[in-house]
Amino acid sequence: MIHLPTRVTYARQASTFSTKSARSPSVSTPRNPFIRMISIDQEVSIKKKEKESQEDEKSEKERLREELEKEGGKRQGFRKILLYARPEWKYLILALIASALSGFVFLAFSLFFTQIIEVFSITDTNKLKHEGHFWALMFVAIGIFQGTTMFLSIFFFALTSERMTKRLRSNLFKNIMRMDIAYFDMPQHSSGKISTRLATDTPNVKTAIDNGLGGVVQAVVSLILGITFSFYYGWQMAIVMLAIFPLAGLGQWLEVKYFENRHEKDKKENENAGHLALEAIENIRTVQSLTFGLYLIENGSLEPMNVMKVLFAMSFTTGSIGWAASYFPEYTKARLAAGIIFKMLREKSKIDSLMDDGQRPFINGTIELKDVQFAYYERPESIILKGLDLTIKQGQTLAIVGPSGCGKSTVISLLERFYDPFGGKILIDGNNLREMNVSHVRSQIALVSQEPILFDCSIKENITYGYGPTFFTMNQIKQACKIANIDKFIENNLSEGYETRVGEKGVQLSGGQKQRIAIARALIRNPKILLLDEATSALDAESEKIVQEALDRASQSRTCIIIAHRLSTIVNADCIVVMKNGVVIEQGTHTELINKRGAYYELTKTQNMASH
Ligand SMILES: Nc1ncnc2c1ncn2[C@@H]1O[C@H](COP(=O)(O)OP(=O)(O)OP(=O)(O)O)[C@@H](O)[C@H]1O
Repeated sequence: MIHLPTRVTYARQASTFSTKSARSPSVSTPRNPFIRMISIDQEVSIKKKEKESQEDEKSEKERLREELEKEGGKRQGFRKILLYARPEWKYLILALIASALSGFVFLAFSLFFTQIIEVFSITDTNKLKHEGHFWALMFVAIGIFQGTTMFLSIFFFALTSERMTKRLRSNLFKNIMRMDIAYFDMPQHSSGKISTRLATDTPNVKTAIDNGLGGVVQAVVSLILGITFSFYYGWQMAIVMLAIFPLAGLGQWLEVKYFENRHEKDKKENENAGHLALEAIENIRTVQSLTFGLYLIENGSLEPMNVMKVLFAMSFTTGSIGWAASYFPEYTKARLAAGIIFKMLREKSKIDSLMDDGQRPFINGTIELKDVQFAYYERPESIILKGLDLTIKQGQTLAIVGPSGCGKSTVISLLERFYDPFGGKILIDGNNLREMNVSHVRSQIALVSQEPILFDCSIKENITYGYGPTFFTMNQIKQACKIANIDKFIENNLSEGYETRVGEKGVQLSGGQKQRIAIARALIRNPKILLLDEATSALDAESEKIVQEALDRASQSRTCIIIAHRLSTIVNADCIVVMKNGVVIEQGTHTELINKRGAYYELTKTQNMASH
């Protein structure tokens, strides 16, 4: 039996991201006149698997199509992907050369095969032996040649595509990291979707320039050589073989349909008859070519050996088209994935924390909001802040209260510059926040929110997060923990002290402990402005008391904005602001507002604390 190892065989073994649609080589049914190497049962199961993988591929393409539309991108062509792979061109060229060289193998194989047949007609035993050895060695040589070219082509394609994927993934990640929060509010940029972009879609792009492309180059070279060779040795037969080439395609299509519609039960009964009929259609090209070849030999137009040469050359070289075809479904996916990813790479952040632009004045901490109007990009019709005016003097504590959904946390988001208002302005020490350097402002503001975000690393690393392990001294870390009321717990209860890992999202700590570590993280930065958004509302009464003490200490000597539902925690604030429907409806100290008998007084009544 003759089985010429194919590109797909090697590629399957070498590639981690192998193409699902590629014909499985070990069980492939080569379209050549010699053999059917597998049983009908195997064939049925292959067809089923192929169908399943085609369906997977279809739904994957549908997903990519939908997401491309949502992202507002256009599918990208081969040229664009190639241009992106410019730094890898030298490897790509080497890969293409190796693939083109491997395209010579099919023609050489068919030639050697004809020669072997000729050798068997030699009657002189010594000559037969000598020639036989020679051609056997030639087969070894062709095997070595094919192995080498295949290895080089797969190696360089892997190098090209993996390097490009790495670059693409890292550039995409960097760009995503620069984006403003509004970008992440969009449903197409949810964390799940972004993970898919990074994990699945970047490798999808590389399929345009990976080993599958080598298969196409190999097939094209092989086909050109086969056709040229065939026309040279027997143009009449070459024309006939090319003309009936579509019949082979028809045979394959019929075969797929036949197996698709067959039921398990009647499979065995029909096996032989159906199989025979399909074989006849499939091999009709060979049957007809041979008939025509005989006719050409009979009328003296062609030597018998030339008939064989053309027959084998055309059979082997045209067979490579099937293997190359598996590239195209992958290429379609690559174009769609590149459309999404290139669009995401072009996206510019409206508020870029990595930009060097903007003023960097010394910040004292006086904050003014003047007629601030704001709506979230995802819900432009619902205006959250409708001309908000607020003033907080340097070092003062301001508390914001009001019904749920009135826009309290939105004020904090605007101060952090997660979003920009569409009307009015925010001033820090008289400087417009929009004109200031984003990272400079953020370095002077610390936020402690209801659900502290801790990372799966040590307590020390969580506290110094973003600054590197040596930026703060151990004394500074301990001091921050002392103010945050967590130093004793760390030193007395944890055997590894500040090096203790906190687990994913800090699961190994209680809510109050996590919150106090978050406070220590905020304090070590010595911010001029401290924002507390419901920092104690998730805690039980005992923890709340401890955390509240920590927060009271933390808010000293800096501007502090507190959002709290439990009004007992803000009675000592320098100023209390009551918000409703996006505007300030009342403001003053606790005593002033109680005496006013207005909205604040009503709120305190509901919490049984009007007498404070
Ligand atoms: N990212 C967002 N995209 C769209 N709408 C949002 C977004 N965040 C908040 N909102 C909406 O904006 C309004 C104000 O939200 P905000 O969180 O500022 O209210 P809040 O006063 O802090 O409420 P609570 O006291 O319940 O925390 C709400 O109606 C909310 O649904």
